Amino acid sequence: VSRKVLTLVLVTRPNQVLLGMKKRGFGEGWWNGFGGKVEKGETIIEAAKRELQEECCLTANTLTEVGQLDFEFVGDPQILEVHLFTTKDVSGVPTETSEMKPQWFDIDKIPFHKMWPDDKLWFPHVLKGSKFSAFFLFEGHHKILKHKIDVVTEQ
Ligand SMILES: CN1CCN(c2cc(NC3CC3)nc(N)n2)CC1
Repeated sequence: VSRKVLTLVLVTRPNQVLLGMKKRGFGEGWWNGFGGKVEKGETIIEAAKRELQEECCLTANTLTEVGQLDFEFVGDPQILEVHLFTTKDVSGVPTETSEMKPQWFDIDKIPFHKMWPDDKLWFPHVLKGSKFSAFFLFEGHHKILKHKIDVVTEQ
């Protein structure tokens, strides 16, 4: 069983969160935060900042690690280890790229029906400012067979 380390950044402003419509690749056609792979020689934080810049042209001036999401897929030995960050402190204007089309969403209008199925399970913890670690066992890309969310500290 191997692990692939990935990043996911949620940019927030009062009562809203910035999501991107993934235009190609893994998760294409769904809204998500911004992120990607951690390259050799970069830290997870550096990778998160780089991906935010590459995917929507925003510079994160600070990032807060709020959780870790581990994903296992039936029949696949590779676990996705997603490090989740939030930031309220960015520079620049969200801009569409080849990867993502960014859009602000009101917190009470997050399009969960067009997001990865796990998001509706852990998003509330992010919005409450909790820190958590979560595990999801997927069958394909739509069915969650099992999941566990441990809240680490109530911030
Ligand atoms: C670079 N990435 C890829 C993985 N990713 C995921 C994954 C995910 N569920 C997993 C079943 C796939 N759910 C969200 N919201 N994001 C973050 C960005």
